[in-house]
Amino acid sequence: MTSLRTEDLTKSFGGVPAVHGATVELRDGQVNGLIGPNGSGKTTFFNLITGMIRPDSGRVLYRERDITRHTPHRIAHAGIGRTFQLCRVFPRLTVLENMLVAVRRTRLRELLAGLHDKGEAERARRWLHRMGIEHLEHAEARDLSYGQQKLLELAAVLMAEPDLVLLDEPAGGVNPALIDRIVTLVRELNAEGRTFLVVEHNMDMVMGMCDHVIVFDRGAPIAAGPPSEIRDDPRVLEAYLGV
Ligand SMILES: Nc1ncnc2c1ncn2[C@@H]1O[C@H](COP(=O)(O)OP(=O)(O)OP(=O)(O)O)[C@@H](O)[C@H]1O
Repeated sequence: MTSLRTEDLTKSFGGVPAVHGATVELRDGQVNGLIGPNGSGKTTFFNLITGMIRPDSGRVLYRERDITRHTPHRIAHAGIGRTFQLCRVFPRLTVLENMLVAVRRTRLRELLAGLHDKGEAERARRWLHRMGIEHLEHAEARDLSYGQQKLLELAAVLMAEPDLVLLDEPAGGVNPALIDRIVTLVRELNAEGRTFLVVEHNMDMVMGMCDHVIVFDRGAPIAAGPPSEIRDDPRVLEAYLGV
């Protein structure tokens, strides 16, 4: 079954196309990589899928349902979660508070009054445990290392139990040991049934982790296939090297 399909998606900024006629299909249950040179439209593509910006034309279908122009909240509710290139956590909230705010079932005032739902807190602790940061639950997010903040951001996204998870440069600014942990987590979460779309510049990570790789150049896919094919595709070398 198809998880996500974009049809002829297009978005320009000031007349300059960032995403241009992008038709992409993600199959359910795969780890998909999205690679391409700087400025090729990967983050814009994420923003279009998650409703953070609206396309000029084209459609986004999730599980065969048209979600084009839905609000980010509605799209998250439909089962699509995402992390950001520059990790987004609430710096002055604790790790556990970040997790509880993420589900939006806990209103901020109740949270700060310590009235949060015990069941949700237990679920949050289980995710923190899987990320290996459960010992930090009372620390303020700003006191975590950047890599730990990225794990917290991913854990917070998982609180909403998304079926499709978009990761924007999960390895950026993260040390090699933590990259290995993120790869292992993605593979485990995928084995449990979640589909991934991962924008990443670390080619070893992409080629080792993904089942399917999509290559963007100038706002649209120019190649797609298993890592072994993409690695040797002359169009990909050309896009990166500009030869
Ligand atoms: N809000 C915006 N306003 C104007 N131009 C934008 C905006 N967002 C993106 N762009 C432009 O759109 C193009 C695609 O940018 P985008 O960030 O999507 O690429 P990317 O592939 O994610 O790049 P990188 O790998 O460097 O993160 C770039 O030329 C960029 O300058």
